[in-house]
Amino acid sequence: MADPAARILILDDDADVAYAAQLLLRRRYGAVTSLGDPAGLAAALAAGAPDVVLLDFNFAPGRIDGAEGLAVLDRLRALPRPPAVIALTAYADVPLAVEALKRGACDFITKPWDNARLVAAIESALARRGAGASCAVPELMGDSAAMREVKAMIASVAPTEANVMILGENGVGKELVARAIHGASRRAGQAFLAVDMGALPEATFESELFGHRKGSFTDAKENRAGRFQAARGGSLFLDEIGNMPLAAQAKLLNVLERREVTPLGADRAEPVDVRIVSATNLDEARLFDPAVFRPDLLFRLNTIVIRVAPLRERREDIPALLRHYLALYEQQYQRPARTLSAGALERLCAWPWPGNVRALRHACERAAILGAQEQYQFGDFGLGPAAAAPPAATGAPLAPQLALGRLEREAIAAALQQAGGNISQAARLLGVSRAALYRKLDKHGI
Ligand SMILES: Nc1ncnc2c1ncn2[C@@H]1O[C@H](COP(=O)(O)OP(=O)(O)OP(=O)(O)O)[C@@H](O)[C@H]1O
Repeated sequence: MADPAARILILDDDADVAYAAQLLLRRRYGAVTSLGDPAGLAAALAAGAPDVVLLDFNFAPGRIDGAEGLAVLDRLRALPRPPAVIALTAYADVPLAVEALKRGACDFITKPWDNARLVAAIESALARRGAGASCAVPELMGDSAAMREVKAMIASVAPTEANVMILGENGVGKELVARAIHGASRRAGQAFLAVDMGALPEATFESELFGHRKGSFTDAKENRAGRFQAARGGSLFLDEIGNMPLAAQAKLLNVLERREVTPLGADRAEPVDVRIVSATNLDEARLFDPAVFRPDLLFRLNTIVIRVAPLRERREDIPALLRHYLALYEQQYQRPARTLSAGALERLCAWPWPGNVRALRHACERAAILGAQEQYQFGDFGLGPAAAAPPAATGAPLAPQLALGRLEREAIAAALQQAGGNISQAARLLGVSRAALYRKLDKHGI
């Protein structure tokens, strides 16, 4: 799905590769630039921070160790607002892809790539970035009884190999919990790979997860590793698991039961060595409905269940989260440090936060940029109008842009309701990407 606001940077010394990627991506994204040599990186970054970088790992002739690309990755990760990095590697370089994932790359693509797969990887990276998820391990904040319990569970389950299922509404911090489990586990030095199960096309599900051999289907021009191979030794985070079609659930179950994967077209299975952490925003009544989710797969995945409470049920966490994210964005946008007025703090603590911590984070970003007084006021957070009664209720005619805005908000609310709160599914119903939907949720304060 096109995203005219997205900025993509391709860093590859092979001019043909860079040209092919540009041709493909220019139609979809606002700014697509390429660089043939990391020497030009500082100037490219100064011209505009990219959202996603497609990064090759070897530049100087004859180099195959990937050290140049890893150094660029470290530089990008150290930026105040690091881009999502997708590693471009050759098939034989799976160990390099794994190293890149360990160091904070979001995903990897093997060259020559499949166009749909490349676009899907960029979409997923943009969505995660739009959602405020980071590839670095961020701190899980909150000292409420509910969060203390979550942290205690993380501490006790992390060192085990038990599969963990994390339940909670959108934006409560499920991915953060998954990363914290990985970070406190024996696998911490290995890759953490997040896969949006709701966004995997059914037709390529097996190839994406389990890999394929050259020639196993028409488009299989090269051998390719799947996510299970790339996360070997580390953790695989299966996000939006409640959104998987039943047929895909059966395939996943088979792998988890046998603890081995067979790439498409391969004659031998490979052992699976990954810790599975999964997450869903489905409520438990739906999750336990066999028409939605296979009970035998659920049983495999939910050895341990961690429930992350919505923010409105742990309001004690709100002041610390506000302080944290306001300070973060003041620094990022070089805005003066300000405190919250007592009235603003009170209203923000009483706010229902339907989008949970993600919405709070976005509201803080907006306030840090737009707040013009010595203290932050409630209005700086952009929450009021979205919650007000629809203007049409007054009977007054609407300005066209307001009417359009209201229609958009209503369409989004209806799609979310139809999708049971599932962002990927709602995005599909609306015909927009997850990244675009996240921006619209933010815009409307949903
Ligand atoms: N306890 C927390 N402390 C600090 N930041 C948090 C916390 N919980 C969530 N966040 C922030 O809120 C945003 C959303 O978090 P995350 O992606 O982990 O939520 P999620 O439950 O996985 O969302 P979704 O269901 O939509 O995928 C991220 O920017 C994350 O850093």
